[in-house]
Amino acid sequence: MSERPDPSRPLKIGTRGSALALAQAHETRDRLMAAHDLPADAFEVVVIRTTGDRIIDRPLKEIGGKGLFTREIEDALASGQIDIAVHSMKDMPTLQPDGLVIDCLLPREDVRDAFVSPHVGAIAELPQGAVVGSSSLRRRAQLAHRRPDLQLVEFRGNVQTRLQKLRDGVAVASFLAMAGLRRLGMTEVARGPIAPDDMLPAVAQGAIGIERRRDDEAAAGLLRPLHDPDTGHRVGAERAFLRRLDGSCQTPIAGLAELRGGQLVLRGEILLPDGSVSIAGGRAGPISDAGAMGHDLAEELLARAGPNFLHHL
Ligand SMILES: NCc1[nH]cc(CCC(=O)O)c1CC(=O)O
Repeated sequence: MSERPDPSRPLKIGTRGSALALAQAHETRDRLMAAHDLPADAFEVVVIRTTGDRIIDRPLKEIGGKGLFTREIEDALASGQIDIAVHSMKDMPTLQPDGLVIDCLLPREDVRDAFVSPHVGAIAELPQGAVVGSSSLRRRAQLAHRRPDLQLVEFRGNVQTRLQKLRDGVAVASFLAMAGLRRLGMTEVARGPIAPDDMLPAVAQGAIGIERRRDDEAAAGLLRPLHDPDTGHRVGAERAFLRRLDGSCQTPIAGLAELRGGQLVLRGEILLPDGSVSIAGGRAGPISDAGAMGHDLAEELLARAGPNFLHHL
């Protein structure tokens, strides 16, 4: 039993309303209950609708702007409507607004993308010219780079919507994060995970971060036992890489850090949206250099890319 901000009212956990977001909020609540021996009614899950949830008929890159799935949640946190916010770190801008911090990362799920198709077993088996659905600029660029013959179509919506589109024949295959499928208990819809060598995941894919007000010491104390340092170092390196590239969900950037024998091994990739160019590289070093490694790798890729490349981003 502990240092709850105000034991007379439930701690408010802010989240988006999608099935995946709710699963992540409930996982966070369950971990808080276990870590502090608190009952379920010590917490209240508060659903917040974001711009990204409201606009479902347009490609994300057309709506533009950063934090499409997070801004309204951060506003609610800053104003005290909620006490903590649970996020997919993949969707988070690399810098938080003044007064907010994310210093609690849950143990990371599977980082890989999943190949999803009712008819075809893997990317290599897609017939010449096949239609593939994805709204992720990164996945589209990576696929086009590897298979310029494929036809890419926009594919927005939740998992159920996407699966229905596949059944309707709108496309023969699509991609989803393994992490999301695992958290939803839906891994059976995947033909299998794609090795990061074949499709480097998005920065912070599979990681859940919990945001709080910087000056809220009670929330900090509650969250401290939930933080997974290994995930923190890995996501720290990846987000430093992304920050230097000033990327967001809308630019084709991939990055993955792994721990191997106590070393941090970081890989990164930037692409042109049409997949015509991919520039990839890596760094290895001590965990304490996580941020510098991300920044340096970004510098290297930017230098190799040259100014023309960047004008496409
Ligand atoms: N951009 C939406 C989004 N944000 C996080 C996940 C999956 C879960 C994760 O990566 O933690 C997804 C869906 C997907 O890419 O399939």
